[in-house]
Amino acid sequence: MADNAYLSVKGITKRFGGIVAVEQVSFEINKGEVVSIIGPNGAGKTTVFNMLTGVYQVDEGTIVFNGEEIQNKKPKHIVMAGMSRTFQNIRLFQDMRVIENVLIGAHIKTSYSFLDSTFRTARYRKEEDEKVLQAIELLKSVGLEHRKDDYASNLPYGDQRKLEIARAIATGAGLLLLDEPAAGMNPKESEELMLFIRSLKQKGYTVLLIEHDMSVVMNISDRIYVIDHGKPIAHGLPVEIANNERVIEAYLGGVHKDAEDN
Ligand SMILES: Nc1ncnc2c1ncn2[C@@H]1O[C@H](COP(=O)(O)OP(=O)(O)OP(=O)(O)O)[C@@H](O)[C@H]1O
Repeated sequence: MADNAYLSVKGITKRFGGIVAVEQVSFEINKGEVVSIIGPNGAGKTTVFNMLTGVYQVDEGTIVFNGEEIQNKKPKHIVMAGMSRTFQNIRLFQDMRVIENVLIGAHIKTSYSFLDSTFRTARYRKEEDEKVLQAIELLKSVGLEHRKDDYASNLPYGDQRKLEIARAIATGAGLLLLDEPAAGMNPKESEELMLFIRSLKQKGYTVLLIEHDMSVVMNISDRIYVIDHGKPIAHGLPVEIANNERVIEAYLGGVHKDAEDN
């Protein structure tokens, strides 16, 4: 693939003591693509996300995002560079209002100073007013404007996932990393989520997805990377991955083992 990929990951490796959680994983994403990373439980998917977002240091390898090497940079630096994420277990501020959750994402990029905010200067008030208007627009685009003053905890599960994505978008990110967004969703919510991710792509966002729900993965991914026991085992179009023997074996192997364990 082209050298000018939006995100280019080469040979990243992460060890935890004796465990090699991720070993020599490489992948690329072009602007506007929806790319998925799949693999059985414990394959190393979340560890890859944690390395991309600066939560974990990489032991080996490079991560180039938008032309900049970002491996081992601080999470805030990476968000400012345009990459933002959601979490496997929803991490909203549950006792804050919907709009406040979005504003938290937006506040990573403020140009006013500490003194501006302390004395609530005109500059501070202008920027805050603009952020509120942008947050309302964003909530409108994800279909949550009517719930902007509700507490996050009162939203149905699927809407909480959307709110998490809205908060990620509010940071100004162009690349959204979604960690199991369909987890815990009913079929109707998963269907809505697929439409929503497609709409993000249409708006020009690039999406990297970790997901166990294969109908979601197969329906919305442009390309799929598969890892197993921390190592890359396959890469291709959804139809190629669905028919790849190594992939089927990796998943069925897990099922057989689970069956034996029970
Ligand atoms: N902080 C950590 N300390 C020690 N081991 C870890 C840590 N984080 C992950 N691991 C180990 O690394 C391996 C990969 O875990 P990871 O959570 O990345 O897998 P995953 O593919 O995201 O799994 P799942 O689909 O179940 O969420 C596992 O063996 C896990 O126990």
